[in-house]
Amino acid sequence: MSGTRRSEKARDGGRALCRAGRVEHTIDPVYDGRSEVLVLGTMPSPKSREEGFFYGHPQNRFWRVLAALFDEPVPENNAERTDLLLRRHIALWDVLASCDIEGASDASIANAQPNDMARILQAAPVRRVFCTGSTAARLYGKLCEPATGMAAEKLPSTSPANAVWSLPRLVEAYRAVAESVTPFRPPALEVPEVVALEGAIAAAGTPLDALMRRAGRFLAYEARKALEGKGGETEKGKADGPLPACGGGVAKGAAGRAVRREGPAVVFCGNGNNGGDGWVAAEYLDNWGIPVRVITAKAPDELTAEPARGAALRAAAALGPGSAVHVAPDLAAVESLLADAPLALDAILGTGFSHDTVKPPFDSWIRALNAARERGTAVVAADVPSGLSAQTGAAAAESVRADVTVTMIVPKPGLLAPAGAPYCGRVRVAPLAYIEPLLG
Ligand SMILES: NC(=O)C1=CN([C@@H]2O[C@H](COP(=O)(O)OP(=O)(O)OC[C@H]3O[C@@H](n4cnc5c(N)ncnc54)[C@H](O)[C@@H]3O)[C@@H](O)[C@H]2O)[C@@H](O)CC1
Ligand SMILES: [K+]
Repeated sequence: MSGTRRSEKARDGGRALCRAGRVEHTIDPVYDGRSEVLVLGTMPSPKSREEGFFYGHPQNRFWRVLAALFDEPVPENNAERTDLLLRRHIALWDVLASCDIEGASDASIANAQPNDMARILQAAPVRRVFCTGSTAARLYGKLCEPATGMAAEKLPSTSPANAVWSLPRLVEAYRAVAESVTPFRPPALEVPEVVALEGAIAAAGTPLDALMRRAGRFLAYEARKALEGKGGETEKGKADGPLPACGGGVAKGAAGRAVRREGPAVVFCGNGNNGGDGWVAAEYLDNWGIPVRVITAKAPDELTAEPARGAALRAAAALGPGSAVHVAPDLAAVESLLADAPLALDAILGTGFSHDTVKPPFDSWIRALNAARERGTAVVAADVPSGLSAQTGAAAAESVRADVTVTMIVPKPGLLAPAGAPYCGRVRVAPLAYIEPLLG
């Protein structure tokens, strides 16, 4: 019995493997007119067929590898996986249309019929073809290459059965995929254009609450990097997963400054949807083993902005015993929470900030946050540092000074303006949705 078959049996908890049966490929390929590489597996495993999508086994590392390659959080559902592929100009399919196979055992494949690659190659400017494992490469060479005239490059399998390949090694091996696609550089858009774009994204199938979930997850992802002292570089070989809670000691923070590592992270949430990003980020950080203290002016059930209210209610219910929510704390309490914080998230005000002064209590929160940063707390801002006009870059008297600004979907002009840029630190655009087809 092959290693693949043994491990499949182990994953199935010792249940007997099904006998070889005819399997038809039923999952549509992912591609469009911007796809520049084609990545091919052999045939979806029983788990993938059950999930209705490629690499559906939770232990398969394909999605973790892809996310690490592009330095972004791991997608959590099939819509996000499709979105990642299209955003990154990657087409995904399998070599076979049908075959006889036992379970997920490549070694048992017989009577293989190939998929018609012309379907993708005639529609997309594919430059390179990659196969995710030796069986796919062998079958592609035999059954597809004569028709396509394109040789495929063999990549190691991301299957858990291929345990000899660690995640960092897999990421390095797959780097050729990332290097073969043209990065999309989103244009800076005016704030009203961003609002219109969010509407277009919703109309294209990603509702605002799903978009906020992605925004908060990306914010947490960059915040965790800042905590780990990786803020200034592209993360290699790192995938989402629990981290130990903040321990003692000192590390380099996002701006290369010394950051104290003891104490929970503090997440400041305003009353609008920028605050919603903060609530989602708090939930993710807590889930990843980083305890948080959420500071909010209003309890979740007092919020009225949607989807922020739903996000806050969900996050407050999900936080573990190591984390806590502080509703309308006085300034002394805010300062005390910040005293030992290695990390603070600014989700007070975003594109909805209006007027040129920040109203209480947010003005005093911003003063406390900036003072903490001077003492070594790494500050990560959601969308735009609070107090800064995302549109013009004009800064209110109380404006957050961030080490990293995670701006959602596209850059906004205020972050790039000479007046605004010094407040932002490193700007990371969170590519929350596939927007190329939506831009005029
Ligand atoms: N609409 C969506 O689904 C998404 C929105 N996103 C986030 O939502 C943000 C925009 O949300 P909103 O339009 O709700 O606006 P904000 O949350 O940026 O600001 C509105 C809130 O700030 C208060 N406010 C405005 N001016 C103030 C001032 N001068 N002093 C004190 N408080 C003031 C308002 O009373 C309101 O509570 C973006 O910046 C982004 O972070 C992202 O999650 C992506 C998805
Ligand atoms: K903010």
